[in-house]
Amino acid sequence: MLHIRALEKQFKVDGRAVPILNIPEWRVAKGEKLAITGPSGSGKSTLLHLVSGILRPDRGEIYMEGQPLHDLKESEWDAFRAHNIGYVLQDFHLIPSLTARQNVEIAMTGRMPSKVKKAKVDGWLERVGLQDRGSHLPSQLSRGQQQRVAIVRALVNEPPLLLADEPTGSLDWETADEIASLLLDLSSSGAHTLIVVTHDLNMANRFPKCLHIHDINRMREATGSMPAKLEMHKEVSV
Ligand SMILES: Nc1ncnc2c1ncn2[C@@H]1O[C@H](COP(=O)(O)OP(=O)(O)OP(=O)(O)O)[C@@H](O)[C@H]1O
Repeated sequence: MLHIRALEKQFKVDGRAVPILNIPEWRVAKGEKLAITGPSGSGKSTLLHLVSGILRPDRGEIYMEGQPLHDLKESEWDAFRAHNIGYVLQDFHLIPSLTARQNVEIAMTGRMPSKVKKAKVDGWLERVGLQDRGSHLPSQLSRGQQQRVAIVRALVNEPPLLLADEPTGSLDWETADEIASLLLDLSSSGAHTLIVVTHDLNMANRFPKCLHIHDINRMREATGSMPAKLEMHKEVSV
C-alpha cells in the first residue's frame, strides 16, 4: 500500500541544514497496523507529514498503491488526501463553533442528499458510542469524546490509509486505552491501513508491528555513523 524509497528531509536551523529523516526503503502492506515509537525530535511527526503530503521531501519517492505521490502538485495533493488519507491528531483539531455532527459532515467528500449524509454520520457516531452527542459542541464533550469525533471525521470517507499522531497523548490512561481499542477495531473492520505515532508504550504494545525511529543526529554524534533510520522493534504474525 505504501512504499518509500531514498527519502530525505532536512530542516534549516540557524541557517544550517539539519538532516531529520533518511529512509532508504520502507514498505507498509495493505491493512497493516503499525506503531512508530522513538525519542522526541527524531522525526515521527515529520514522517507522517511527508506521507500525508503536508510536507514535501527534499529527495526520494513515496508511492501509495503504486501511485507516485512525490510528483503531485499542491492542489492534487488536497484532493488525493481528502479521499485517501484520514489523519487523527493529539489535540483533536475540531472546529469549536460546530457540533460533533457538523465537524464530521464538513470533512465528507462526495455529493449526497443531506438526509443520507446525516444518516451516515449518525451511524458513525453510534459506532463510537456518541449517538446522543451529535448536537453537542466540542466544549460540551470530554477529551475522549472529542477524540472519538476526530476519529469518525478521519474515517468517514473510508480512506484506505489512517494516520494518527499521538492520538492518546493528552488523555488519561483508561481513555487512552479505549481510544487505542477504537482505532484498532475500526481500522480492522474497515480494512484500513493504520500507522500510529506514539510515546504510549501501552498503545504500541497492542500493535502487531512496531517500528522504532532513531534520532539520526544523536546517533551520529554517539557513533560517528548514520544508522538506518527505521528499525523493526517487534513483529508478530496476525
Ligand atoms: N518546520 C520546521 N523547521 C525547522 N525544524 C523543524 C520543523 N519541524 C520540525 N523540526 C525539527 O525536526 C525534528 C523532528 O521533529 P518532529 O516533530 O518530526 O519530531 P517528533 O519525533 O515527532 O517529536 P515529538 O515526539 O516531540 O513530537 C525536531 O528537531 C524539530 O525541532
